[in-house]
Amino acid sequence: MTMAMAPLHPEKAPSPPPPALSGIPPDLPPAPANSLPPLPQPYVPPEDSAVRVAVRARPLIEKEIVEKCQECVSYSQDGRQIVIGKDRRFTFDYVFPPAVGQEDVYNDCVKPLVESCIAGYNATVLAYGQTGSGKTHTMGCGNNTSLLEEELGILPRAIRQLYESIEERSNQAEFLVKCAFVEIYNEEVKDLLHPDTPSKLISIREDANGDIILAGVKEEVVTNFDSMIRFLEHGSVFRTTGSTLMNEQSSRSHAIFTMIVEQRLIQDNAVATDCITAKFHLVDLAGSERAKRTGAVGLRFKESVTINCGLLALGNVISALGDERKRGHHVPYRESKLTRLLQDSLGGNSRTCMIACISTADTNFEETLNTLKYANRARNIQNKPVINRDPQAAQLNQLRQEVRVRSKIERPWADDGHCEFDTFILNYSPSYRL
Ligand SMILES: Nc1ncnc2c1ncn2[C@@H]1O[C@H](COP(=O)(O)OP(=O)(O)OP(=O)(O)O)[C@@H](O)[C@H]1O
Repeated sequence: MTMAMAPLHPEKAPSPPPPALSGIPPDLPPAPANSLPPLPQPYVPPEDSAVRVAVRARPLIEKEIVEKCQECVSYSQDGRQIVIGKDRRFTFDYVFPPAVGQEDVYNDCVKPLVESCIAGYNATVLAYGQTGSGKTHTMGCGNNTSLLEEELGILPRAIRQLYESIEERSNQAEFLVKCAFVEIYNEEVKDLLHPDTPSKLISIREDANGDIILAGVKEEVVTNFDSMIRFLEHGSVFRTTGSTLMNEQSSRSHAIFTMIVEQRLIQDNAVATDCITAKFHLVDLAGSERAKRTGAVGLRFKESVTINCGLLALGNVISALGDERKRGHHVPYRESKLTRLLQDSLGGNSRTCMIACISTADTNFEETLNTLKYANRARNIQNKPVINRDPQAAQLNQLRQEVRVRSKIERPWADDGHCEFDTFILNYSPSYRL
């Protein structure tokens, strides 16, 4: 595939000075250089935690033009409002009319998320919408090889930006990038990069930090843009698709491509021991659909039922999180595999953007109205993104420092026999919380 790489910035930002350790008397040995590395740059303020919601309208497709469909939506000048029918008005963070291209959608919705992923925050982009509304086109998780630069969707652009940022920061941190690609099909998780892995060996769990992990899915270490694109293309081949009346190549599963970015900061030519890890989920949901319109029968009908169940469960989670009257109530993440997997992305530790894809054809009026209502509820969700610094590694580092400090003290025992070691820990434990 030929994709022109944007020029890298030659000048590299100087590393910020390490924060001062407070409370350490001057006669004690200095802290090891790598014990408290600076915050990664660019630093993104944590208060920016609301789920962002964008609406993207696709142009009428050939079939709709042949059927003489009319457009049933209009847009406000400020790029934030969309009106369906005569007067149903919705406001979103971004509204992209059909003429807006892939690059502009990417720059507004995803570019800041890749930057914050490099800074250590989890991120999620989620494409939602009726079948045939442009989710796969927007996400770019189909076949990218034959596409022109301007046709490239979010995934190849995000991978490119990720590696450009890593290149720019190569003197500030050591990076390890991995990827995983799964689909949820008929309520089973499949490893698209290792399709021989039986689904029953894959389970969704919470780790000790409360983060959602996919046990049994093998992550691949990826060293450059081309390799990651190859993994994306390879996994896409195994994704379940099928033809329906609404879309010749309809995605019958929810697909989640995840980039995992681990970094150890470099300070005074040494690599820090504590690790910052961020996960970026790029999600292409299966389309909401009415079996009557898609002509789904047999296997397609069964798929249709589980797709709609997953999306309904997602809607219930969005509703529980977004509706002020329901705040503090139980959030039904366990209703489906999809919602369980997206637990961090909605209401949890992630910066998240949902892109609601719509058709503007009047024949899709009902579906488009439903998509706008669904997306509108997601606007009220507040997430809790934090920089993911490995607390165990940091704690170990801190303890090592304390042991070093203690070994320098000749008489740690007070006259009354009381051990002052606890006092040292209190005095010499700078907070690692960010
Ligand atoms: N913004 C757009 N500009 C031009 N063509 C588009 C756009 N969005 C979608 N299309 C075209 O519309 C068709 C359906 O798009 P796509 O397959 O991405 O829909 P989908 O929402 O992923 O559907 P499904 O849920 O059935 O998988 C494709 O032929 C695609 O190329």
